[in-house]
Amino acid sequence: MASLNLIQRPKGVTPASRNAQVHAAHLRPVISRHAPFTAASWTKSHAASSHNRLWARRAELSRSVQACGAEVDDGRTPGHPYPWEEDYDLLSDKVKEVTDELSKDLRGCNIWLVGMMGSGKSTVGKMLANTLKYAFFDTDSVIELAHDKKPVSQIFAEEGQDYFRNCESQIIKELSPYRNLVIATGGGAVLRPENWGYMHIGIVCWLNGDIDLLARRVARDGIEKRPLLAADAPEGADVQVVAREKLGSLLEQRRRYYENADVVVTLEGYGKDMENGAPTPAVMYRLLTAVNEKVQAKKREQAERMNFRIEGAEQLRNMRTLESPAAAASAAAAAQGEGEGAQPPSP
Ligand SMILES: Nc1ncnc2c1ncn2[C@@H]1O[C@H](COP(=O)(O)OP(=O)(O)OP(=O)(O)O)[C@@H](O)[C@H]1O
Ligand SMILES: O=C(O)C1=C[C@@H](O)[C@@H](O)[C@H](O)C1
Repeated sequence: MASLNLIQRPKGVTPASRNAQVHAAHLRPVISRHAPFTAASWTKSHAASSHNRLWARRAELSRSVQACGAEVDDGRTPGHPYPWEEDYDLLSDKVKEVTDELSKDLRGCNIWLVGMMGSGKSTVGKMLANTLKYAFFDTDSVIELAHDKKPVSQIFAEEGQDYFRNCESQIIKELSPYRNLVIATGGGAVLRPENWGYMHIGIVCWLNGDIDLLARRVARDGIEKRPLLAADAPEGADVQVVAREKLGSLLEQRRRYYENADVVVTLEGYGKDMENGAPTPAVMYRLLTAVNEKVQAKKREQAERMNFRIEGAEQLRNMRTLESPAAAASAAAAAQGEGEGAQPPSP
């Protein structure tokens, strides 16, 4: 598979030869200029949202209830392991905090999102890229753009799965030398070992969701866009049931590959989010935190490696002293003194 020439190459990155089937002429830059979310816009939009107004009203009410000495029900889910996710102001503060720390140490390292269909790689990826001020790529969309916007399902039908996987691998290879990218991969990108070689140059994050949750999401979107789910679906069958079954068997084959990821993020939702999974900002926060932990651990490990003592350093220093011109002169003078009838050293 030849080069897709996705984006303008920086100096030093050599283009591969072209492919007759995938002409560079069909391609165009796909760095996301369209920014549906940024950390700032998200914070602002949510500060003004009815959700936040509701929280402000609740806080006000609970203060007045407390003032009367009554018990307060703050409306939060008991036992929620991430209680701040239910408060958008608090969550956006936490996102900012972790992003500030991570951005200092991430140094442009790429973030690769892997996971099953419907796990939200594209949705979370866009928000993450804007928060980190990274560019966003979705390998499925790049392949579609490379084929005059032909949908993935049509490429599968006309060219076959192998051809699609070759395009996917080519894109992964071509993107890996760049920096400051969030890349949402196709659900099957984990299957090829050579893809891991490129993805592991960056940090690979698995968005790990329950099969029922994924099936609900892809059924809502319609499975016809996803050829591996739509293939051989019995007519009139319940789409969600079909999706659940197929996703289940794909996950069984793929789990061991997804487990190679550097970071695993659960999509589990609590309380009101039980049905749809954790909201996108919450998933992004979980992901930022997990990546930050990884990056900080690496930094500590590197600092420890630098903090070593050379055994015998003292002797090395003495040797250097003896070899210095002054030490050599005084050693020579002493030797000469010895030769001129100096006293023999005491035993
Ligand atoms: N946190 C979320 N809460 C609710 N719905 C979500 C969330 N994240 C994604 N979705 C919805 O789930 C569906 C699948 O999301 P998305 O396309 O981002 O997944 P994907 O992993 O990129 O899938 P694929 O690999 O099939 O392209 C979309 O309809 C999207 O709106
Ligand atoms: O899980 C998969 O194998 C796929 C997922 C989609 O993102 C597309 O890449 C394609 O439909 C194949």
